[in-house]
Amino acid sequence: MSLPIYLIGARGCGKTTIGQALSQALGYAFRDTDHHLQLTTQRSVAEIVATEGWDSFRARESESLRAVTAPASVIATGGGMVLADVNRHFMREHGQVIWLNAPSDVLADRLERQPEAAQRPTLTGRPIAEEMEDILRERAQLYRQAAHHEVNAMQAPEQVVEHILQSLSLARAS
Ligand SMILES: Nc1ncnc2c1ncn2[C@@H]1O[C@H](COP(=O)(O)OP(=O)(O)O)[C@@H](O)[C@H]1O
Ligand SMILES: O=C(O)C1=C[C@@H](OP(=O)(O)O)[C@@H](O)[C@H](O)C1
Ligand SMILES: [Mg+2]
Repeated sequence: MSLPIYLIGARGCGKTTIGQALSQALGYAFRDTDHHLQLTTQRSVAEIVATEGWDSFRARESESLRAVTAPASVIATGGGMVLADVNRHFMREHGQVIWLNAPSDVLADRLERQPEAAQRPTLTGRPIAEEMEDILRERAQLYRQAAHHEVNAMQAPEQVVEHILQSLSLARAS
């Protein structure tokens, strides 16, 4: 059985973009926990957060993680999926977890170019460069704990995919 592959990391690291390319390279299904949430609620992340608050969004995204988990799938998670211990344990137990890591200035630069406000309401109320610095400081340890493999997300998408494939085959061989 081919275990699911979970992509984790902060906003803008490329989980959704790389996840689609990786799923094609492997012939796996592609799932995204935020897309699943959007489809099942018919609301954007920003709408859910505005009407129900972040705690409710976090509960919904945990459900979404369980709902999309299936063999032979690449699963792009939301950047905050690792905040809950149960989600970190769930991903590690059910599949291979890849952390797409990039420094906060690279992430902020990508998010400034392509903000996608409906997908990414502010987390701290601070300007984006400061927000990403704060978020990485707070979460880096959680991404590290959850991940089986860390991949440099600053490279071009094709190279990121290639490095994920390499880490996975190394993992299989060992
Ligand atoms: N490796 C990369 N190099 C350059 N730009 C990237 C890369 N990965 C993603 N991006 C861009 O960064 C933005 C956020 O990507 P996305 O896949 O939505 O990230 P995430 O799902 O992790 O928040 C998009 O505009 C995307 O085109
Ligand atoms: O970092 C976060 O807490 C979040 C990241 C977003 O997903 P992406 O990482 O795909 O942007 C989305 O789940 C939500 O806005 C919360
Ligand atoms: Mg995404």
